Order: sequence, then structure tokens, then C-alpha cells
Amino acid sequence: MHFRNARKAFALGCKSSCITAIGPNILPSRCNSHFGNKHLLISRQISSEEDERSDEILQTKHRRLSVIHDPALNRGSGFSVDERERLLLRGLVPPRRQGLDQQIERVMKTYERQKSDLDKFQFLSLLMDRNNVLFYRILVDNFEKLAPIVYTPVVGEACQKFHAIYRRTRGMYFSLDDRPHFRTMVFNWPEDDVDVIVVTDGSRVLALGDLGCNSMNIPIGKLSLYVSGAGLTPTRTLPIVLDVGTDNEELRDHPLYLGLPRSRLRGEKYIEVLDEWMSAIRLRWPNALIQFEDFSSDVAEMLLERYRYKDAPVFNDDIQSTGCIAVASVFAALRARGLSLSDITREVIVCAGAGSAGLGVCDAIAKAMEAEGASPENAQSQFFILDERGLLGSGRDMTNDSTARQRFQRRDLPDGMSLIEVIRAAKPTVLLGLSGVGGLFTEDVVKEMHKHVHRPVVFAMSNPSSASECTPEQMFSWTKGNAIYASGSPFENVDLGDGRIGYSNQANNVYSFPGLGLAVTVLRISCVTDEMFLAAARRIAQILPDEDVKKGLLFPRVGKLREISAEVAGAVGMVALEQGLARKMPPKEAMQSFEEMVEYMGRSMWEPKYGHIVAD
Ligand SMILES: O=C([O-])CC(=O)C(=O)O
Ligand SMILES: [Mg+2]
Repeated sequence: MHFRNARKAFALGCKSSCITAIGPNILPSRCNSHFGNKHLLISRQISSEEDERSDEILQTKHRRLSVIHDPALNRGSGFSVDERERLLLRGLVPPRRQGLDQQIERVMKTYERQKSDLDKFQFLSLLMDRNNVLFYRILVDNFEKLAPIVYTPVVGEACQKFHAIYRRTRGMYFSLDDRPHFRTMVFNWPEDDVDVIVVTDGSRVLALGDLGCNSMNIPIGKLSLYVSGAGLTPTRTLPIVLDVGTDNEELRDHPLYLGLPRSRLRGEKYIEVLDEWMSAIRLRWPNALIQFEDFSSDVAEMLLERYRYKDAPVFNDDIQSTGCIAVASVFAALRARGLSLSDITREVIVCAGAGSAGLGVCDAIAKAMEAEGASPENAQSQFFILDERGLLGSGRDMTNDSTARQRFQRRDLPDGMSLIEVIRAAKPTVLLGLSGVGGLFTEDVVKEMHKHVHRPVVFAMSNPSSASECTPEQMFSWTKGNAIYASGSPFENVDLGDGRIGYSNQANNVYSFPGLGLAVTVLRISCVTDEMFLAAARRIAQILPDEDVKKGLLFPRVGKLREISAEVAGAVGMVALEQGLARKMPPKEAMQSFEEMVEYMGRSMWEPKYGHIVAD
């Protein structure tokens, strides 16, 4: 590790000589610890040109170009006079010092000149490689505009073309060829402290299928949301691809493909590889939260069950955080119809899609019904789930299917009924799309649903946008503006023409995982439980006041993600304390109320601002 955050160094009793006197002013400085409530007061001298800087202090042994080439240290034209002097940068950067505002102006102008979305993606990736603070400042300040580029939908295209546009490495790859060295290669990563790992084996990237090693942009994109959306520290996040081969032949045979050109490993051998990887990760970073991402349905649930109760926090984003935002959306849609959250037990749900996300969502909604007093059998009976063969109905042989699929099999309706038949028979109040099939919700289907319910609740949750089951325009026009709509990828709101707006809520798991990660990091939570996701869902659904929700706006826009994440982290933190799963206690005042806990989570976020770099 080439530098460390001096906040931690102080906590460890670092000599005060690591802070160098550099100017005429003597200011007391507050050091917020990311992991606790320590506000160490130190005496620090700074020059007046640095007034706009944060209190963060980074110590480094690096000098000259190695400072500039490190994105955690690089400030481009923003190095102070003292940093230029002490880090031996004189002559290596243009003479005139510029502040973050001028740098942002230059970057945004160049960004606007990029022609395609993919060009924009690449431009932002290069900025991320160069300068953490600048990249995250821009992402936080322009979140609604840039999230669709670094995340869904454009990240999907960036994965499909990864082999063609690859420029510079980021994160870690563990391939079958690296066995049995996983336990030593983890030490090739420079950081001793990692808070969150996002890992994928690329077997089901969004709804784009098996993309093998090309999937690296998914963990990178997710982690950039942890940082921008919930204030995790960028150097303490780690994106990982497990390369166990790919069954995508076109990719595998492509001369520029960067992964192992072999078919995907499956069965016992695959599990052995995952076990070996898991134990290597636990050896090096025993506390890190591990997010499983975009694993195909045949392994996603099994892996989650295998690791989730073993001594470290693990969750599956597509199953659990997508489930969380779906529950939040159902709760908020109840409020929109003037009902109360406990009325969730009466919702009738038709779900198109029986993959890990579809089953995860239905499971989470069923658990929410149980939490509101329904028996497991009654909860189960409210669901009608379809896969590509139609309804999971009576007569289908499901002996080799996962237990989750078996649980949702209907005994009272014939197997294979089509979507419209199921809607006619079940008269759903909520229609969920997790099928990955763009356009699946046709006019007939939606109008059939609208015959039975005045305000149909339709969530087209598949990603990216091309896989969305229907667009908000279609939905509002087919229901005369009465629908309550949400989608997984972002869409514009719809002008309904009569002075009303048709809200296209983005029911994406981004509302939940960053806040969860913040709580796990700040409180060193040892296990991620279903109750945490349920508490997060309740909170997300209740952030907006009644008058907004009644209009069909389900939660605040994604541009408010930092505030939402603080609320989610607060909710998760309270559950962790109740369940005895927090290994680090928050300060007393944070335990006094939910609001105080939210405050504390907000205060614990990393801010993209230049701090002070001091020579070690
Ligand atoms: O990435 C997203 O937008 C949500 C997600 O996890 C998925 O669709 O797999
Ligand atoms: Mg995913």
C-alpha cells in the first residue's frame, strides 16, 4: 500500500510529524473517521489558497510522476504550491493552478463533444482512471445525466464491446488458469483495506446473456455507484471477474476476446472454484462486503445460500436488492392508491420471468406480506409466475428445479397458460416484468389488466432499456394515464396532455445496494439479512410525502441518491443493532433515534473534494 489515509494513521497513533507545516494560517482541523465517531482535533497549518479543501489528509511515499499517475492522488492542474514543492512536481504540471470548478468546466465541455454514448462511457472511464476526486465530483453533481452512461443502459453495450474498446486494466480477474494461486494472488492487490467487492462470473449480464470476461464493466459500474451514491471510499472498493469460460461462442472465438477461450465450467468443479475464491478473499479481506452480481439463475440462489450465513457479509444484488426495490415499489404504489402498507397482503401479483431476479422479487414481496401478517400459504397463493413456457402451473415436472421455483408452482391452474390468459384468470393488481424480453407487455395484455383494476401497477424491471417489457408512453396511453409505472432502466416522464405527468419511476436496485454497503462498512455488519432489505424497502417507499405519491411518483429521483442512501443505511443500521450483527458500535447519539442514525450515516460518506496530500 503506497499511501494511507492519515485519519487512520492518527487513530493508530501516527506521529504528528506526518503533518507538515506549510503556511501562515494555523487552523484546527476535524478528522472524521469513516468507521467511527472519532473527531480527532489536530493542529494543522495550511496556506490560504487551500481554503476550499476538505480535511482529508493523504500521506504518500510517492513522488514525481507516480503521484500524477495515481488516480487517488492526482489533482491534475489542481496541485497546490506546497504539494508541487514537496511531492517534487515542479515542472511536471502546467504552471497555473486551477481549482476543481475550472477542471469540471473543462471536462464537461469535452464530455459534451463526445459523439456516441459509448464514446461518453469511454471518456468517463478514462477520467476515472486519472483522477478519483474529479470523476466522482462530476458524477455526484450530474448523477441523473451520467448514471445512464456509467451504469444501465450504456454499461451493457460497453460490456458487449469490452474486447474491442479495452484500454486499461481495473479490478482483478481470477481465471481457471490461475488455480491454485488464488490465495497468493489476492496479495497482488495494493490495498489492505477493502470495504466492498462486486464479483461476477459474467454468466447473465443484465438481460444480455453470457458475456464471459467482457463483464468487467458491470462490477466497475456498480462500485462507482457505491462511491457516488453512498460515499464509499473509492480506493476501498474492488471489482472482480471470475473467468470460468463462456458459452458465448461468438465472443469466445473472437480474436480480440480477453478471457479464457473455453466453454463455461459447470457443476461440482465450478463450486470448487467458487469455494477456493471465497476462501482467498476471506483470507485477505475478512470484513469486506461481497456483492454477487449477474450470476445466471441456475447458480445464483445456490451460491447465495452457500455463503450468506458464513462469517462474512454476502448478498446477491439481482435477487435481494432488486427484490428490495420491488417491495419498495409495491409499498409506494399502495400509498399512491390511498391504501396502507399492510394492504400488501391483498395484492395479486403476476410476474413474467422466473429467473433469479423474478423469483427473488416474488420471494421478497411474499416475505413483506408475511411481515404484515399473512401466513406463508396465503402469501404464496397471491402469486402467478410465468417463464418462457408460460405459467408455472399444475402438471409441470419441476423435480429438478430450484426450491424457489417449486414454491411458486400453481396447483390450481394448468401449466403453460399464456400471459393474457393468466391475467384474465388471476385479475392481478400488480404486473411485474423480469423476463428480459423487450416489449412483452403488449396493448392487449395491459388493456386486459386495466379491465379489472382502475390503476394497474406495472413494473417493467428488465435491463437495459431495450429489454424493458413496455415503455411508460405505452403504459400511460393504454391505460388513459391511470397506470402506476416503474422500469429498471431510466425513461423520461410522459406528458399526459391534460396538465398531468405520467411518472416513469426507476425501480432499479441502485436505490438499495449503495446504502446497504454504507451501513455494512460503517457498522462492520457481519451478515446481511432479509430483515435489512425489508426495512430498507419500507424506508424507500415512505420518503416522499403523500401528495407526491398520490400522483404516481413512487420515490425521489435517482439524482437524490446520496440522501436516499443515508436513509437506507439508517434503516439497515437499526436492524443490524437490533439483530446484534453490528461489530462496531456507532456513537451514542446515533443510537438514540432513526433520524440520528441517518445523520451519522450521511456524515460518514466520503466526499469528492481535494484534501491535503502530505509527503511521508
Ligand atoms: O444493473 C442494473 O441496472 C440492475 C441489475 O442488477 C440487473 O439488471 O442485473
Ligand atoms: Mg445485475
